[in-house]
Amino acid sequence: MNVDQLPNCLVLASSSPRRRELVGALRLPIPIEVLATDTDETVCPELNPRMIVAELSLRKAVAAAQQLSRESHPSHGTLVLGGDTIVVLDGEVLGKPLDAEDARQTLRRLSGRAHEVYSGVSLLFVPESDQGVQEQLAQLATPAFSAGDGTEVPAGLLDIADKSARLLDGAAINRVPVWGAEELLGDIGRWRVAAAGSSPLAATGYTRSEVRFRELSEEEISAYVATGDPLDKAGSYGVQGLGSVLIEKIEGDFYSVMGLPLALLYQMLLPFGVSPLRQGIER
Ligand SMILES: Cc1cn([C@H]2C[C@H](O)[C@@H](COP(=O)(O)OP(=O)(O)OP(=O)(O)O)O2)c(=O)[nH]c1=O
Repeated sequence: MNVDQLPNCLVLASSSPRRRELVGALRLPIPIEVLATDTDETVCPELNPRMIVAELSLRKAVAAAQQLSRESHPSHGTLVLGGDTIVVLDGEVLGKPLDAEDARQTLRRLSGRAHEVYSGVSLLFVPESDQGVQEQLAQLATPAFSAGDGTEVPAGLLDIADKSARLLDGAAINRVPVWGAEELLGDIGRWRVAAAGSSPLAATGYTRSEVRFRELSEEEISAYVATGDPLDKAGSYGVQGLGSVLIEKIEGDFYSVMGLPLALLYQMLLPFGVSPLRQGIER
């Protein structure tokens, strides 16, 4: 895919200090700014975990892109990044704990078992001359993803899922940016890119990891919750720092569990012309 314009800046649409730290670790050749939005994180209960994190990461990025343009921030030529992380146990989505007792209960459930962590990531490009991009962003449906467990969904069915994600008449569908085929990166994750003309407008993807906890004692659970560490984290623990002592094994991307799938993000940045492994950016 050709890139007509290259981003001058990356705006991280997140209040998470972990995401700020992780995106900084990539040492991108463009400056990073942070813009947290107050995005509604309620989702339709029928959504599966991969669609939840795709939807919420895209929602956060779209909200930040819209806020930038409302505030007449010099947003043009900006790449906006959104992320979302959930923990899933026996098919149940475990978000952040409500309070210390909720965190203790969650940790008791995670003790001695494996659970899944899904992290979604979305990128949006706001070019120099807006050219209806805000309107296109508002119409961007969350792309569908196949399961990633060997039961692949044929590409045609993904298209139908994309289109049925929003109720539009035929004419409107033609103006909506269309998501391309799934890019499959094995355990790194999978993602799709939507184009506006010849340039990429958006990319959304997710990574699934598996984390196994060792058996935790009641005393350890209480002491860990008393540190306050679990209270702002999905699944009531942080894989980084003190939380590492709870964990027996991780299969997948450590950074994805921490909140941002860096190996996937690296691949998703390339179509936008941004690479931390190249000197500068190609202009
Ligand atoms: C499982 C796990 C989650 N987390 C964190 C990552 C996320 O910050 C948080 C999940 O909540 P999110 O809703 O993904 O993110 P957030 O509310 O912290 O930030 P924002 O929406 O503004 O981007 O849990 C860890 O830090 N370590 C872990 O091991």
